[in-house]
Amino acid sequence: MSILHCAPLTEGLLEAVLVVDPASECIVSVNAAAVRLAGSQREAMVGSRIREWLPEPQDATYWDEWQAGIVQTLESQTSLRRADGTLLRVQRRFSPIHPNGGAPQVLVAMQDLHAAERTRQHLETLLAELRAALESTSDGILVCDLDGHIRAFNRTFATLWALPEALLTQPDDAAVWGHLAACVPDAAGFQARLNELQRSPLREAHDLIPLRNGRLLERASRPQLARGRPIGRVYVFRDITERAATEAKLRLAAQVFESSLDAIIVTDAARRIVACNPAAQRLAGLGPGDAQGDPVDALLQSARNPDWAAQRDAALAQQGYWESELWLRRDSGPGVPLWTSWVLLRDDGGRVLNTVLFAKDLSEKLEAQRRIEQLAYTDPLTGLPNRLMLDERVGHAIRLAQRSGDGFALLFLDLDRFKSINDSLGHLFGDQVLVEVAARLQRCLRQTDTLARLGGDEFVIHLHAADQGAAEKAAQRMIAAVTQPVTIDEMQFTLSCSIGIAMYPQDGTSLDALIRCADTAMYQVKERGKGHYRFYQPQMSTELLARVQTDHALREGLHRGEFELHYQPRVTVRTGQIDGCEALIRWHRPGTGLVMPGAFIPIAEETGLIAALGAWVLDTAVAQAARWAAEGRPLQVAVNVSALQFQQPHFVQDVAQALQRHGLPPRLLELELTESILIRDAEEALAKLRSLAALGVTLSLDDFGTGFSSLAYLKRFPLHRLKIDRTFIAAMPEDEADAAIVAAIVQMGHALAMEVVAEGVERAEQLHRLRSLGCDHCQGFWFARPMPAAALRAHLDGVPGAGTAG
Ligand SMILES: Nc1nc2c(ncn2[C@@H]2O[C@@H]3COP(=O)(O)O[C@H]4[C@@H](O)[C@H](n5cnc6c(=O)[nH]c(N)nc65)O[C@@H]4COP(=O)(O)O[C@H]3[C@H]2O)c(=O)[nH]1
Repeated sequence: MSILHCAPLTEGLLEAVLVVDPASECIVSVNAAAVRLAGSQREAMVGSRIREWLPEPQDATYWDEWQAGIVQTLESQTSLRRADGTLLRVQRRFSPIHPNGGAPQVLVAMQDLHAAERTRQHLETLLAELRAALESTSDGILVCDLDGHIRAFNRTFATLWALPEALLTQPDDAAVWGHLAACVPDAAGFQARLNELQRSPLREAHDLIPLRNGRLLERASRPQLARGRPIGRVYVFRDITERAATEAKLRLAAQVFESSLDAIIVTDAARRIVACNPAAQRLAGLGPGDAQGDPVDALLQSARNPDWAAQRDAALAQQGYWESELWLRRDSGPGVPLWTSWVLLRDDGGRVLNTVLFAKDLSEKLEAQRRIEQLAYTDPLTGLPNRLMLDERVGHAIRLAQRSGDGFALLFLDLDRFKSINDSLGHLFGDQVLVEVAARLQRCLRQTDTLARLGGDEFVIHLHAADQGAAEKAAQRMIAAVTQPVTIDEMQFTLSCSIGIAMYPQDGTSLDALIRCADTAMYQVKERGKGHYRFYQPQMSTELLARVQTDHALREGLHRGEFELHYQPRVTVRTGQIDGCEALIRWHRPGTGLVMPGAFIPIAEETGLIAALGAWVLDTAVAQAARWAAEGRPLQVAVNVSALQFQQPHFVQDVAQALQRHGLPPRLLELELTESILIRDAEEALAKLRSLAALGVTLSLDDFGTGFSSLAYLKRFPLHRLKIDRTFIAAMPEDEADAAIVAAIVQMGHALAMEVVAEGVERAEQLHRLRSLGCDHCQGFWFARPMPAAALRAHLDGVPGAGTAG
């Protein structure tokens, strides 16, 4: 083949090709690739010596040895000297060719080693970069081929799945897959899912894989494509344990925010509202997004602490937290009391992002507290302060007084005869009376004073900064107010009250001491006729103490049977015969001896014990009268009935039952009543007296002449006897005036068809005069002193010496 024939063949080759005449060592032809490789011109190359282009010794040696006929072919690396003089590393191959019939020639083929090297290096770099990228990602990556054989995985994958070290160095697909399956609680499900993905090479999938160690992995799985065709699958694993927890927390926080019963308001750093939860919207009467951007402080206020916003800001800046009671403003009404907690939120750099306000509606709590306090501090009937509140107010007054040196007054007020109102008209009526009295007393006082009800009909009044003069005036005002006629349930009546006054600090420096003193003074008023006031005087206490002790001993005595009845005979003036007797109570008080009724009946009346004591007297006297009657010595027994006893609703019944119990004919019982019984609530008294008279009991009016002695009621009531008080008899017959009164009483009694009894007859002259005045019966020491039942029996039987008892 000639050179001309050869050239078209080599021209299209990508490889650089030269043809050299070995004899001349000149280039006979070059292809375009060779011209490009040498950076020369075809003309410059053809005809030039090959040694100029391939200057290395091994090339020179080849040509030398060719001449010597030693070598034919050579392939190795060498340098090509390019036209610009630079050397280029090439892979060069010498091969002899034999053109048709001509001398042999040498075909020199060259490949640019530099370009190949560059490509290789480029690929290596690319691979290294890919590896670095693979390793630097925080995701775990696993690459598999379509059959599931593992092609590659990165270190993060190994870490996420805690692959044993051995599996990192010794590839073992089965062991890796086995390890992965062992890491999940549902190995079968895990494997099934992998198989499913493998069957669908183009499918993309996302899964969450919980691991046995508690971590949660997210798996993204994508097909690996080459020229648009799937060649495998890439699995990307990401540990989302923390993110899932954070998301769960955020979801929870959002739920809490939405459903919290407490109002939550989020503000920006400048305290402008960013978000309000539904509870906050309800509380503030806002629609969703209504107050967005408004300053949160405009919604709130505090009457007690106008600096609250500044204090909050200071506390938030220092501690990040602040709590206080505030009021939510309302367009109308008083607003809503709130308990607010504020929290400051900062970013990682410490910059303030938000504040969060948590607010609890305190309305119900405050209302409940107010009601509890009200219940604890007030008397439920009258709404007045009770003892507890009085304690606080007076305690406060004492503390003030200690500083200022001022005094004040404490008054103890007790309604007179309230117990009988309660007993006779019932508690409901009594309650109405107390409410009315409380209102009247309150009107007598200033705002700074305290009127408290201690219970029952006892009121205590603290008169703020009052001296004796002011206390006296207040007491007078209150007595005047209480004694105004009262109308309740269409019933009109009058009340009175007794007031004791104690002054701070002279009478006491504590509430207890002051109450004790005022109470003592009040008792003194009661003793001396009621309806008045009195200042405490130190000696009062001993008297009161004695009274309190007596009251206690009386109650004990009644239980222990320390009482006895003595009987004083009553004589018919005309015949001189004993026709009856009066039962008079005696008390054998341990350590004291025999106590006369004058020393304890008033106390028993004051304390109400008289009702029980009177019941005992009635029963004992009826029993005694029944015994005498049974013994064939019938003798009428007169029993003193006190007002309170008479007012007992069941009094008539008690009398009837006593008669029945002991089988005493009613005519042998006489009840001695006092005028006060008849005056008070005359209508009811009349009804009771009629019932008693209907029983057949004798009714007499005791101590006649000392009270009202009104003809009007004498006429109305079914009384059988009048007992002239012994004070009229005492001065007879010398005092003509008393004698005239006695004469008038006798005549009046007879005119009203009543018998008249004279009490306290001590002398024969008195008896004579009474006889001449026509008095029916007499009673007194002249005949006999009161004596025990047995002594009276002996006296009746004419035993000498009988009838001298006390
Ligand atoms: N100076 C003088 N006194 C005479 C004479 N004759 C009788 N007395 C006393 O006069 C009192 C008569 O009883 P009273 O007027 O009902 O006055 C009674 C009565 O109001 C009350 N009392 C006595 N026992 C009872 C009782 O069981 N129930 C009630 N509610 N009161 C009673 O105590 C008052 C005093 O009773 P006593 O001390 O027993 O005093 C008795 C009697 O001892 C006399 O000639 N001269």
